[in-house]
Amino acid sequence: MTNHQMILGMHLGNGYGSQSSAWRAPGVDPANYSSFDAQVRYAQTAERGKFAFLFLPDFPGLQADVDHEAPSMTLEPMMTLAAIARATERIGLVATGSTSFTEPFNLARQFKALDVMSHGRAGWNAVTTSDPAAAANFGQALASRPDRYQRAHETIQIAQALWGSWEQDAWIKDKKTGRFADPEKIQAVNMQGGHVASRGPLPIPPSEQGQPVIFSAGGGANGLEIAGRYANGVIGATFTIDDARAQRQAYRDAAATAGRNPDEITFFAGVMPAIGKTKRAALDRRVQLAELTAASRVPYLGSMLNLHLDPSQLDEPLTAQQLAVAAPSPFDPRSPRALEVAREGWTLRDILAHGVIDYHPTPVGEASVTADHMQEWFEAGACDGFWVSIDVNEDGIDTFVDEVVPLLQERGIYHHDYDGTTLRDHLHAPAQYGLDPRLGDSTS
Ligand SMILES: Cc1cc2nc3c(=O)[nH]c(=O)nc-3n(C[C@H](O)[C@H](O)[C@H](O)COP(=O)(O)O)c2cc1C
Repeated sequence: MTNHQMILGMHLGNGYGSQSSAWRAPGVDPANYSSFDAQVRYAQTAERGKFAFLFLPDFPGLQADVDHEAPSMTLEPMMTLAAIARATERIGLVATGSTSFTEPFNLARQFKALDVMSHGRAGWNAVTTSDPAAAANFGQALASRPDRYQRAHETIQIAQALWGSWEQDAWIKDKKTGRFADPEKIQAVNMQGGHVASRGPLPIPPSEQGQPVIFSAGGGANGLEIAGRYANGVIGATFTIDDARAQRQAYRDAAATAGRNPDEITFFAGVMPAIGKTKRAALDRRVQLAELTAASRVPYLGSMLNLHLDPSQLDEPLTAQQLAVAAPSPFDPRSPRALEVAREGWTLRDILAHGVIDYHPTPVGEASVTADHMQEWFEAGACDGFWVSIDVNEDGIDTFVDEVVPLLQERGIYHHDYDGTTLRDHLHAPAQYGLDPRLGDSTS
């Protein structure tokens, strides 16, 4: 991608923030899990920061250890985004939807309705859902991976075909002639796959962007193929610039293999900033959040460093002897960073506060540290933008928008305002209506 400005997406989950104890943080209403008003407020702040989209992960079930932790997802992503759509104007709205446990007609209908309601701002993060606990919620055993991915291909293709089942000028709505729509321009899709099928048409006309944008996140070689064929936005899971570059290239290659232009895929690296007036303040914010969970993470930290670590050492650094034998675990890509931080002499509690077990890199310190991280990755060709995951939404989104965004703007690597109105505009994604004619149809 030749675009010289990065694109940002905001992770929106349970109403508290991405740290599991954000629900207990100072100033946070512990009832935010069920507050659509709070979600709307966070969305509006992200829009003030000119974010291209909000991204709502989803898992159909209860995953958290709710004794102390809040579930990490919103109550229901489409409902949340419907509330947000009515209270925002420009920001894109991306929800995760399972191809394994939802019929393509339902997915197509809900996402298209959101797209119309939001005037062309909807996106669908299509996931196969790989947890047996989710399958059990639908009375099923988890299907094999090849079956799940075959169904995913069929589901996405049928949904896209349904989205295109009204020609773009099919809706006449002319009071004078009395013609509401032109039935000649509203066609059945008649698609029959091995797993799913639909006759169509959908009862919904096109939106301002035609139809929703497809997103993809993770999923190995199978996920790469899904992204290469259908996605315009991809969220990676990367911990180093080199790895991010390689992942981004792999997605671009997958798009080329599918006969698409690699620039049609925007690759986002995750970032989970820890921001404070000083590095110590940023660490203290995380230390306070991890008050009840830090001890339980020590054994895992040990496994990342190839050491046996005990929670009794939480407020001490690694000993010289431990440092001498510590080695990064080959099983966790975050391990080299954990070792690097440990070698700086921090206590175990502070090592954890550096976010070394978080699921995306964590720049720690003043806002400029986060801005520097993002600039370095972006300019190294590691990504086209970032999926920003905030520790505590209540004050953290404002901090990012008020302190990091202006730095990126001053440096000329982030826009000052939206230059379009739809999610497709924000991603510089090409127009698409119905199925992509460049892709072969594997369902009919
Ligand atoms: C940044 C990111 C976000 C993800 N969000 C979700 C999600 O919300 N729901 C989900 O079921 N899987 C999510 N995943 C997981 C992948 O979509 C994929 O299902 C997983 O890698 C397992 O792939 P498999 O089906 O090939 O085993 C996410 C992955 C990444 C990297």
